[in-house]
Amino acid sequence: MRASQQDFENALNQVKLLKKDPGNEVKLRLYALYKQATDGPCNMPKPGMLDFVNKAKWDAWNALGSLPKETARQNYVDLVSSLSSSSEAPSQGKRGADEKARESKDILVTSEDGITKITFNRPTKKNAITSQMYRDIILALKNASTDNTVMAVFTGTGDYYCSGNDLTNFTSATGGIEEAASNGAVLLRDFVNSFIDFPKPLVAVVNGPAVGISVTLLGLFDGVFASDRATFHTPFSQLGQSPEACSSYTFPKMMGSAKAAEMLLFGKKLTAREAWAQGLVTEVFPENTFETEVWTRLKTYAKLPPNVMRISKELIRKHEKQKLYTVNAEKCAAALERMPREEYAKALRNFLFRKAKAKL
Ligand SMILES: CCCC/C=C\CC(=O)SCCNC(=O)CCNC(=O)[C@H](O)C(C)(C)COP(=O)(O)OP(=O)(O)OC[C@H]1O[C@@H](n2cnc3c(N)ncnc32)[C@H](O)[C@@H]1OP(=O)(O)O
Repeated sequence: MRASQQDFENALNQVKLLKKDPGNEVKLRLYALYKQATDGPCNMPKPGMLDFVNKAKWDAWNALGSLPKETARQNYVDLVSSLSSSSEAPSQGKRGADEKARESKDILVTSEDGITKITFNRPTKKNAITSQMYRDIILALKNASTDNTVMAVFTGTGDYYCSGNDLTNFTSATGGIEEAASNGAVLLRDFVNSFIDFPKPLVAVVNGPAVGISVTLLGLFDGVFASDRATFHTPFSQLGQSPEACSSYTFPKMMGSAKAAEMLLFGKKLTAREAWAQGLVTEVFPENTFETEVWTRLKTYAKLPPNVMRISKELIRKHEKQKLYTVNAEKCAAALERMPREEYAKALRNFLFRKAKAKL
């Protein structure tokens, strides 16, 4: 639901009542959203280099580009609401003031050292993503896009990074396969859009094998750090599916169409080093030093000026954003069309019954 003018005015009053100073970064974000919501895109002349305060405010406002007034109003209300709830939250044991943890069962979200860490936390199922996990991730990214953290990082618990879509997601749908396909397509579209829209640096810490959508999404990340134990597998043809998360666009752009086809059409599984050679992975680390090296690196990155990183990300990505929305919408329509088909149903049956067959 969109925030009304009344919600916006309530939020303006709430800001004055915050018990804790939210810090300069958040204040700049609030200022920028307020200006965008009331005056629209930045229309002021740029202040001089030495007018530090007004220049920072101008930069923050200008960085919102052509964000619609209603969206800015909504983001302002969401930001104030997250600040109010965090300043009212009871203290959490030993955790520092800047750290908050919002824990659900299968997706863990924590904030520490300026980093929102989002963990696939379903190790007994190799971190396969359920419908609820898709929704939890959408929410986590929405919160992280306006809170006071600098970047968001995805990783997995246990030996896998993620085994992709939970193949049982739509098997128990009560309304039949057509309805399940339609709901799934909408969820998939919103899920992928939340990655396209995420305004801060987005990093994957790939601790082990990655399958399906957890691989295709990587084309929308700004950094991918992989253990040398990680593998990257997109067995879509085997599953009677077509590639999602804009990978039909990002992968050929990244690695050329021949190598993209090898992954997306023929389902070739890449080692971490092969994925690095194709430009899908930023850097590969030995398994025994992976966690220490990567997190040390990320904590250093999280100390870089957040506004500049946000602006630079916008500059890098903005030319293709519209294209990504279009590709995503097309793919979701294709998923809707494919899901009820026999090839997909057969692949599902094979997976669901393979354990039973193995026991025979
Ligand atoms: C909103 C719609 C989005 C649609 C978009 C996404 C497309 C995709 O992501 S396609 C990719 C889907 N994923 C897969 O095809 C992987 C399927 N899993 C496997 O092939 C194997 O399980 C895997 C190679 C990951 C691991 O093999 P093993 O080491 O032999 O382990 P197990 O097979 O015994 O797995 C342990 C446990 O986890 C369950 N599991 C694993 N992956 C999934 C999954 N993707 N969906 C559902 N369940 C999964 C597996 O069934 C085992 O469960 P139990 O039998 O209860 O022990």
